[in-house]
Order: sequence, then C-alpha cells, then structure tokens
Amino acid sequence: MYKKERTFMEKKYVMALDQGTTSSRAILFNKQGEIVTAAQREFQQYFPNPGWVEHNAHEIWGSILAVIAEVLSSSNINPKEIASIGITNQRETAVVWDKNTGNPIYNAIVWQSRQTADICEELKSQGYSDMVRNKTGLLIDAYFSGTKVKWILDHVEGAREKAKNGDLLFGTIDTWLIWRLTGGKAHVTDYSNASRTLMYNIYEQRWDEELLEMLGVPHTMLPEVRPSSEVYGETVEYHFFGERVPISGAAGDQQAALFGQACYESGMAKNTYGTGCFMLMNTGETAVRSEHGLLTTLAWGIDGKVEYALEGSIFVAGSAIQWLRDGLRMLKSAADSEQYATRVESTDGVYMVPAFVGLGTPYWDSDVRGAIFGLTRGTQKEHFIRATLESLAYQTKDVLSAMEADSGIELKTLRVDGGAVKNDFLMQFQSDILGVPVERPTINETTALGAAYLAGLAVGFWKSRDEIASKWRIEKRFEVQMQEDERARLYAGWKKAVEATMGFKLK
Ligand SMILES: Nc1ncnc2c1ncn2[C@@H]1O[C@H](COP(=O)(O)OP(=O)(O)O)[C@@H](O)[C@H]1O
Ligand SMILES: O=P(O)(O)OC[C@H](O)CO
Repeated sequence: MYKKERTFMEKKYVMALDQGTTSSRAILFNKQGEIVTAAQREFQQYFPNPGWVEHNAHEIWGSILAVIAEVLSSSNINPKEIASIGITNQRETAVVWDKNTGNPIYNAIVWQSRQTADICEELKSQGYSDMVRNKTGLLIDAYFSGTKVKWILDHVEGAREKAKNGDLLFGTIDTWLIWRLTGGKAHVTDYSNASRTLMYNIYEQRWDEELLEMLGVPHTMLPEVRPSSEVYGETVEYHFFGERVPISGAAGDQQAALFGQACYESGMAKNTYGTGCFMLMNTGETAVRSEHGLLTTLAWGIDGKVEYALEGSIFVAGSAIQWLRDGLRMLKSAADSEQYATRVESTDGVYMVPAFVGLGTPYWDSDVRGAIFGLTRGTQKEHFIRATLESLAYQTKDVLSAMEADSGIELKTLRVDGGAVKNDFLMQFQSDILGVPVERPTINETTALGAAYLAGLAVGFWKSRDEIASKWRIEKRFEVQMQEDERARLYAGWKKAVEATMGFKLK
C-alpha cells in the first residue's frame, strides 16, 4: 500500500494529464490550485468513412509522453517535486489491445463516431432499450463504448478468438494511459469512465453479465473499476525521467470539470463549451432517472461512496465555430466570431441548427443533419456567425429545461468553462436565454484542475473538498439582461427551427 506520508514535504506540484478529443495537455498545478506551467499537443484525426472518427492509440500515447517531457523541461521542475498524477480523458472512446504485445488491434473508435449506428438499431429492434436504460442510465447510441468494442471484435480477424483466450484488453483512454504509464501493471478505470461504457451497472456498481452477453464482450477484457481518487500504481521510471510517481486520480473529462468547478452540492451544475457542450448537474447519492432525454451517470467515487450526475450531451458546439473558420472560411480565428456577432443587434430571424452528427440531448436523433433558417436578401455574414454562436446557447437551454424538469431543481447560477467561454457575447447571450446568471471562473482549465484535485486528495496534497471549494474564484459573472417576453420569443423560434430540421431527412 502506498503511504500518503512518503516524502510528502518535498512535493510542490500535482500533474494533470488531460487527454481530449483533439489534443493532449499536461498541466502542473501548485498547492493554491494555480497553473504553474502547461504544454499541449494536437494529434491526427482519422475519418476513414463518412461519420467515422478514429484515433491511433499509439499516437495518443506519444502525445502524452511529449507533453510530459515539455512541461518538465520548459519549467525546469524536478520530477521529484511532483506529488502525484491525475488523468482525465475524452470519454467513451474505446481501445482494444493485445496484452502480450501492448499493441492495439484497431484504431481507437472515438465517441463522435457513428460507425456502430447499425449495431445500435439492431439492438433496439431486439428490445434491449429498457434493460440498457435501467442498468446503465444511458441510451443505446453509437456514442457509448460498448458497441464500439463489439464492432472491433466483429471486424478484426481473429479478435473474438483472442478475446475468448483472455489475450485482449479493453479500455477507455484513462485505462490505456494508466496501463502504459505503469508499464502494463495496472488495468484499471474509475467509476465515472466505467459509467460511459454501456457495460456497467451504475446502480449496483459492477460490470453486468447481461449487458456483456448482449454485446458479446468477455469479462476478461474489462478493467478493474476503482474509486476516482486513489493510488492505482506508479509510473515506470523510463516514462517519467527516472521517477516513480503515483497515479492517484482518474475521471472522465466532464466529470473532472464538475469536480474542478467545485460543484459538490446536489443541484450545482457546470457547462463545458469545447468541441461539444456537456452540462452536468450533481445529484449527490441519488441517481435521478431522466424522463427528458438526459443521461444518468456516475460523477465520481470517493471515500467509499459514489455520487451521481444528470448529464446533457451536445455533440456540436465549439466545432460549429471551427466549421465557420475552416469549412466556410468566414473567420480567421474562433475568437473573431465575437466581433462579428456584436456588429449586429440580432440575427434578424436567422436560426442555425448545427446537427452535423445528429442531435444529442434531448432529441437523440442520429439521422438528422444541420440546417439554417430565416435567410433573406439582407442576411449578412454577421447574422450567420451570430446565429451559430447563439445555437450553443439554445442547445444549452434545451438541456437545462430537461434538467430542471427531471430534477425538480431550479438552477440559481451556471458555472462555465471550456475554450468557447472566452467569448463574452456568447456568455451574455447564454445568461439571457437561460434567465440565469453565468459564472466564469479564474481558472478555465477546470477539467485538468479536477483531475489534479482528485489525484492530490488521494495522497494528502490537498486535505478535503472544503479546502478545494474555498479556492474556486469567479473571474466574471454575467447577469441576466433580457426581458422575459423577448427570451420566450427567441426560444420559440429555436424550437421551430429544430422541429423543422428534424422533419428533413434524406435517409
Ligand atoms: N472566442 C471563442 N468564441 C467561440 N468559440 C471559441 C472561442 N475560442 C475557442 N472556441 C472554440 O472552443 C473549442 C476549443 O475548446 P476546448 O475546450 O479546447 O475544446 P476540446 O477540449 O473539446 O478540444 C473549439 O471548438 C473552438 O472553436
Ligand atoms: O475531449 P472533449 O473535451 O471534447 O470531451 C469529450 C467528451 O468527454 C465526450 O463525452
């Protein structure tokens, strides 16, 4: 057993490894929860067929080694000063590898990928929907890991045989990284990541035989599920500049952000605006079953108990701004969207529904695609850009409405983070459309911060959640400025636009 006291006095930092959909980051935090230094590395996205998204798991691992090296060398920090490492990751993305060679047998299939949509349709037609919902808190959708693992076992020659012989391992990205960092010693995941696989019973907290049978996944492939704040193992020296540093925290990136935002009380919520938007509300030890298209998920497991969250998942948010920049070439940078949006008073009735990969919460429609409404001869680029930014806020309003209906809790304020929250126009419009103040914290890297806090708590670097919560600071609070009737009028337009979008399908 690792001793919390071990050389604790010399330790000044906790390292968070944040493995996201488009980039990997290593960030060192000090005792005050401040960023001391950070490094970021993008990696290749693979789109082998329309709607498919894959990553090379070795390239992800390489990007992690690169950011660890960069962060340590650029800061001249001695690895001996690092108390522990916390891992946070893009969730649901599935890797299957051979435990004898350490080589993945196929690319990592990414959460956004729709390549298992047909498997999902088949499972639904076989009547599995209620059973899945009642055990996992999720829906049968290509988003989650389970059907991705099935797809790999079905499509890679000899894979089923190897899996049956116990030669293959499955993991979400946290599992893959911990396995690599510990030199293959620890095959583990935490509760929050397990809860996104479609194979884990979140109410009984165990891998579920009926779900595994439905997917044809042998139990031997699965990692051990552990608390989110606990020592899982140590780095092997050759991956960490000669040091054996404990890896002592892990959580899916959205749950880590909830933790980093210090949303520890039931009813507190955060929304992260990155590639997609993910709003999570802490529901404490109660697992709230949604009637409005939300997911019930494990927030984390700490100190011998698990806590739950309600989640709304929006698949396209910041990536719609990237599309304006890279696809339509309307913008030089994502940040420029703010200037354009504020050059006009409104969108003049233009609505943009960015359903590029279908719609998540609360609609859950894989076949719908993006649309724009209300164009006139007077529509300008400014209206178009503003409508795209506003779509992030409307989608969030859809999620919040579902959350309030399911939980019976009326949100008092919304804590926000992620790349797009730098946009003041978006944040003000968000507050106006929700009718709720929006709070932006001083540390925007809350995902990494959450992973660092989980790791630091396990080794005594931080003592308690109360200590952590006292460090949370507002950088800017956006108060509601819009009148109720205007809010209702604008939102009614959005609902019509979504309805019309869902009515148009070529498939
Ligand atoms: N000022 C801005 N206004 C609007 N969107 C922005 C702005 N800055 C960044 N973004 C968007 O935020 C996203 C990046 O956020 P980030 O949290 O790094 O995403 P992820 O972790 O999903 O890779 C990009 O999709 C980008 O288009
Ligand atoms: O990597 P991000 O920040 O886009 O987050 C992805 C989510 O975890 C998907 O569920």
